[in-house]
Amino acid sequence: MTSPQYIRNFSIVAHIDHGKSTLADRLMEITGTVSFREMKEQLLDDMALERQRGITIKSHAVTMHYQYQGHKFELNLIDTPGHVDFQYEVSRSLTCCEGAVLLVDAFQGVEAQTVANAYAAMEHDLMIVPVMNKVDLTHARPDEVREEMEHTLAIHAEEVLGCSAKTGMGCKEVLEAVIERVPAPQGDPHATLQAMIFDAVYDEFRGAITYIRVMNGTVRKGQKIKFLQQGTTHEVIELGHFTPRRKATNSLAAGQVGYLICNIKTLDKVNIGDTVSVATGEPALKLPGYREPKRMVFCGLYPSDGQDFKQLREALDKLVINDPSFEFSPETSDALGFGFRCGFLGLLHMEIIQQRLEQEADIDLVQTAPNVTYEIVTKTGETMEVHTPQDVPDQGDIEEFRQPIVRVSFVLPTEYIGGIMKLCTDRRGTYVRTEYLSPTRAMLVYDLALADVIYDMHDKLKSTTRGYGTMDYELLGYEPGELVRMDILVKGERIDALSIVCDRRDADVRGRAVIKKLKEEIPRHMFEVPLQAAIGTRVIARENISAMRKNVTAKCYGGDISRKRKLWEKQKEGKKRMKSIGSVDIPQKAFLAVLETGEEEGKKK
Ligand SMILES: Nc1nc2c(ncn2[C@@H]2O[C@H](COP(=O)(O)OP(=O)(O)OP(=O)(O)O)[C@@H](O)[C@H]2O)c(=O)[nH]1
Repeated sequence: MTSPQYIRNFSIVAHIDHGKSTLADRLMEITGTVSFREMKEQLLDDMALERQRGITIKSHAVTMHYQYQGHKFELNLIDTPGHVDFQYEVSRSLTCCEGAVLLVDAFQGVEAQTVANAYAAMEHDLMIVPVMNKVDLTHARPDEVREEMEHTLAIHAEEVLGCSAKTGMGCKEVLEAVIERVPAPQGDPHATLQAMIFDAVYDEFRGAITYIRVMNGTVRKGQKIKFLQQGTTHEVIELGHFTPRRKATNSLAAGQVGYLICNIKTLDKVNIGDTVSVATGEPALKLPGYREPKRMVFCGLYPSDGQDFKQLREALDKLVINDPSFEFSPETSDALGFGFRCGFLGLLHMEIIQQRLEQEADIDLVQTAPNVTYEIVTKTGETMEVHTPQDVPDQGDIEEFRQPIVRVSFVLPTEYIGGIMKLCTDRRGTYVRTEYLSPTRAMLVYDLALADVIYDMHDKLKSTTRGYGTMDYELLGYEPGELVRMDILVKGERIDALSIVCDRRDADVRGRAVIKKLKEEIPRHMFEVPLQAAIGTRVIARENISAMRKNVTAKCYGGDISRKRKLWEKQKEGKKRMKSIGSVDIPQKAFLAVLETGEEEGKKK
C-alpha cells in the first residue's frame, strides 16, 4: 500500500482543444503506464462518441507510477469533462484532487473555460500548476499568454511551465512539478471508511463500475459497504486501479483513487457525489456538495411511426442505464401521438443523447424544439414547474411567469466587443462588466435568459467573432419575465407540439418568422393550408400555403421507368420524417421552425 505522502491526486483542466487529452497521453507514456503499442491516440477519451466529437464527456481516472528522487510515487490523474453542461461532474472530480494542471494553449491564450475552470479549481482549494501547451507552434505567443494568465488568473508568470504535449518537450517537468507542488492527500487509513463517488460507467458484463476517491479509512474486497445518499448496501466484488485498464487489488486506502464493482445492475443506483461508507456500525459523515443532476433543457421525442413507440421506450431505457443524468417520461401530444418528454443537462447533452439514439436504435424520430424549465405562479398561489410549453396555463391564470437566468462570460478579441454587446442587448441581456485580459483581449459578462443562450448563442458568438470568441455560463436562478405562450394553428387547429414560450415584446416578430419558416417547410397539399400564430385568441401572424396538384413523374415524359422509380423512392424518403396531422403532412424540420427568432429578417430590412 502506498503511503499517502507518495500519492498525488490531480486533474488537468483546460479550455476545449487546448490539449488536455494529448498531455494525458504523454504523461502515461512517460510513466510507462501504457506501452507504445497499446497507446492509441487519446486513450482517455475512450467512448466512440467522445472521439467523434473530439470532446471529453465523462470523467475517467488513471493511476500512474513514477520514480522520483528515490521514491515511487502513485499519481492519480482524474479527467474532467470540459463542457459547461457537465459542470457538476467537474466539481465532483475536483473534490477528489489536491491539485490541478491548468493548461493554456500558447497561441489561443486564456479562454472562457480556462477562467471558469481555474475559478472552479480555486474554489476547491486546489494547488494550481499553470502550464502553457503547444509552445512548439511557430505562431505561439508565450510572453503574452503568460501575461494573460498572470493578469486574469492571479498566477505568477514565472510559475508557468511551458510544454508541447505533441512533441513531448517539457512534459516530464510538468509531471515533476505535480509531485513537487501538489500536496499529498490527507486522511487516515485506519478511520471509518469515507469515499467520494466521482463517476460511474456501465459495463455490459459487470454492471455499474463506480469510480471513487477514498478520503478516510480503507475499503477491501468482500467488504459490505453503504452508499449514504442512496441508502443502499452492497458487497465489494472487485476493486482496483485504472492503469488505464482495470487492475484488481485487495484494498484502496485513504488518499487513493480507483474503482469498485458491486454487482449493481443499473447506473441510476449510483449517484455521482454520493459518499461510500461502512454498512455495519456507525457510518462516516456524508461528504458535502451532493446534489441531484438538474435538467435544464427539455424536448419531446416522438416516433414518426406510432408503431415504434415500444421500440423507442426500450432504446431510452437502455440509454438511461448508461447515463442517469438524462431522464424521460411518456407524454401525449394531440398532434404527434405518444412519445416522451426528455430532460437534459444542457444542449450538448441533448445532442449527444440524440446521436446515440440514432446510432443505436433504428427509429425515425420527430423532435420538438428544445425549451428550458419555467416556473409559474398561478392566480391561486400555486407554483408549478413547467417542462413543456403545452403545459403553460392560459394567460389569465398566471400571476408570475419565471425563467432561468444565467451569467454568461465571453472571452474575445477586443474588436468584437461591440458586436457581442449588440447581440446581448438585442436579447435584453443585463450588462455586468468588462475585464481586459490584455490590450487585445477582453472578458465580457452579461446576464441573459437561458432560453436565449441555449438555442444559438454559441453559433452567433462564433460567427460574430470569426471563431475567436468563447463563452461559458453559470445558472443564477429564476426571475420573472414578460413571457407568453405562442400557439401555432395549422388549418385552424392548434398544433400543441409547436407551441413556444417567448418574450411578449418579441412575439410579433417571432410569430411572423415562424409562420414564414413553416410555409417553407410544409409541402403543398391538394388543398389550401392556412397557418397562424396566436397568443390566446389573438392572431399575430398568418400565411397561406396555396393548393397544388402535383404529379412528380410528369417531368419524366413517361419514358425511363427506372428514373420514375428513383423519384418515387425519393418521395418515400421525404415522407419518412413526416407526421400527418389532421390531413396535413408536417415534416420534422417544421417542428424546429419555432426556433426562428426573426433576427435575420430584422437585419435585412
Ligand atoms: N502543435 C501542437 N498541437 C497540439 C499540442 N497538444 C495538443 N495539440 C493538438 O491540439 C488538438 C486538441 O488536443 P486534445 O488533446 O484533443 O485537446 P483536449 O483539450 O483534450 O480537447 P477536449 O477533449 O475537447 O477538451 C489536437 O489536434 C492535438 O493534436 C501541442 O503541444 N502542440
